[in-house]
Amino acid sequence: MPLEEQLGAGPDGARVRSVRVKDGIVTVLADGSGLGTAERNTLEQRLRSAALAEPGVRDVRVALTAVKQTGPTLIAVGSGKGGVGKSTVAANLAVALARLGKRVGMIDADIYGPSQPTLLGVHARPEAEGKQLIPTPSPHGVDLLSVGQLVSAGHALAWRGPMASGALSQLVEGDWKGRDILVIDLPPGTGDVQLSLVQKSKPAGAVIVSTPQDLSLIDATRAIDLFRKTNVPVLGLIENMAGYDCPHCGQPSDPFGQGGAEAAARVLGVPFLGRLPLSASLREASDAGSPPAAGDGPAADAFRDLAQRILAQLDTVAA
Ligand SMILES: Nc1ncnc2c1ncn2[C@@H]1O[C@H](COP(=O)(O)OP(=O)(O)OP(=O)(O)O)[C@@H](O)[C@H]1O
Repeated sequence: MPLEEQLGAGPDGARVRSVRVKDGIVTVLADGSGLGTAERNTLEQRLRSAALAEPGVRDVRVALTAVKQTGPTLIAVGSGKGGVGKSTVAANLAVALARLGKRVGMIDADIYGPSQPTLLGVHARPEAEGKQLIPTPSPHGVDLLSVGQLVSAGHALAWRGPMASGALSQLVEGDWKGRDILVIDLPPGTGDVQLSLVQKSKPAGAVIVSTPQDLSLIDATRAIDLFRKTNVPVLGLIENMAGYDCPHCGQPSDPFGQGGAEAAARVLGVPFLGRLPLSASLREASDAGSPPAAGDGPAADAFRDLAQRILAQLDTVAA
């Protein structure tokens, strides 16, 4: 296997930008953005050892860029399991980021249940220029490319390996120029599809959505591991469906427990970004294609606060 592919498939693959070999001297250019000095040294040493292990290699030069990639900043939204509200949170965060003045795109890579066309109220198929897809504008200021736009409505996407990867690459490689931020709604879980998508799209950071109960948090831990393995900084954990105010008696209750995600975030060493209550109005508005983040009220405020915290975390990891 050529050295470039070998390093690309290794644990630091997501950071490798180019590999040149000349007269036994290997020059590796890797993305060092978001890493502290110790992490940069470790990355450099790992790349050096991996290249030196190859027969015929006499010397290795590793250059780490700290410069931000040109083009939009990618934020992956993931969850360890399905149904925790990842897509709903991703759609509302994208809208909240747009309201903060960012030019935002949404890549709906959830091949198991692409719901962004519904959540963002986009029903048109994307245009294309040659082979490049043109994102479709939504009424809420967020442009969209979704796997759901590539297949007819209601079709179960039983895609595997290369087919899924091919479709997902098309979304990531769409015409996103001029956008500041792309939110990627990942498929739930931590399998190969998620891994290769993260490696390919190289997000600047990841947000994990979890519900408060233990089982969901165990899965969220796996999602955090996936991002750590691929050198993607975890921007934080959002606890969704946290508490519930009874519409009849007004009493608050916590059907899934309370404070679990915040405690788990502390133990796992990732920022806790905030919690969103279980809310019938949030579900109804989101599912009807009117993300509450686009309106006024407590839900819009909550998503604006989350979006601001995410931007602050992005600044921290990029520093
Ligand atoms: N805070 C909330 N309160 C009430 N309902 C919610 C909340 N968050 C999400 N939901 C609802 O839960 C359902 C599942 O949400 P969503 O599709 O966003 O989950 P998901 O984690 O993306 O699932 P999957 O990845 O399996 O598609 C939706 O009907 C959504 O409206």
